[in-house]
Amino acid sequence: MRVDVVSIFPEYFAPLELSLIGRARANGVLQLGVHDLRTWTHDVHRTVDDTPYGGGPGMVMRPEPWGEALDALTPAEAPPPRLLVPSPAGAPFTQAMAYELAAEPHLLFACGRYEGIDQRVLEHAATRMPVTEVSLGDYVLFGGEVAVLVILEAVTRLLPGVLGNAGSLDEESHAHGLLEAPIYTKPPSWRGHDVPEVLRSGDHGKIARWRREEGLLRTAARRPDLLDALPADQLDKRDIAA
Ligand SMILES: COC(=O)COc1cccc(COC(=O)c2cn[nH]c2)c1
Repeated sequence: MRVDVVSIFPEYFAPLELSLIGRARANGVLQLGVHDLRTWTHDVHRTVDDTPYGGGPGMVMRPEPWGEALDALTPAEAPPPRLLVPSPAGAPFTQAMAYELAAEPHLLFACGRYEGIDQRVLEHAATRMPVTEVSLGDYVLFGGEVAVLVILEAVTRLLPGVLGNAGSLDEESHAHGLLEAPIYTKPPSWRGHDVPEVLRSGDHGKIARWRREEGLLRTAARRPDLLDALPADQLDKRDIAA
C-alpha cells in the first residue's frame, strides 16, 4: 500500500519510522511519502492561509497550494488515490472503515489546520478521486496530523505480515462488533486476585463460550450502542444474562 500525507507540519510523522509501522515500511508492505504543503506555495512567505469569506474567527487554508499538491500526488496513469481528510465534520472512523482502507492500493491524506481547508479543494478533488472526510470523534484538534497517525496505525496493523500473530486480529475488540473479554497471564493469583478458573481448565469450548459471554456482558455494560448495531442473527438477546 502507498500512503501520501500532506501537512504544514511534516515533522509530525517522524514517529512513523519507529515500531510496527517502521517494520511495515522496511518490508515493503507500506510505502509512505510525507510532503510539506508549503512546497506548493510560490510567494516569499510561503502563505497557506487567508481570512474567511463571510467573516468569522481564524483563518482558512487557501485552495491553490492544495490544488497543486493533490495534482502532484495523483499520478495521471495510475488509478487515483483515495483522499482522506480528517475533520470534525467527517464520517466516524471505525474498525470497519479501517478494514476498508487497508484494502486500498493508495491513500492520500490531507491534514487541515486553522479553521479548515477551502471547501472547493474537496469539491474539485472529488471530480478525480474518491474523497472522504473522516472523524475520530466529537472533539476538535489543532489539525489533522494526529488523526492521520491514528488512522495509519489502525490500518497498517491490518496489512499482511505486519502483526506477528495474525490470530490476534480476529479476537480483538470490534473484530466481531463486540468488545473483547478480559485477559490474564501468570501468576494464577496476584495480590489476592485470581485468574478465572475456566481459563485454566484447558476446556477450549468452555473457554470460548466464557469469552463470548464476557464480551457480550462488557459490551452491554459499556457500549450498548454496539449491541444495537449487531446483525440480529449474531446476537440472541437471551445470551446476555438479565
Ligand atoms: C474539510 O476538512 C477540513 O477542512 C479539516 O480541517 C480541520 C481543521 C481543524 C482540525 C482538523 C483535524 O481534525 C479534527 O480536529 C478531528 C477529526 N476528528 N475529530 C476531530 C481538521
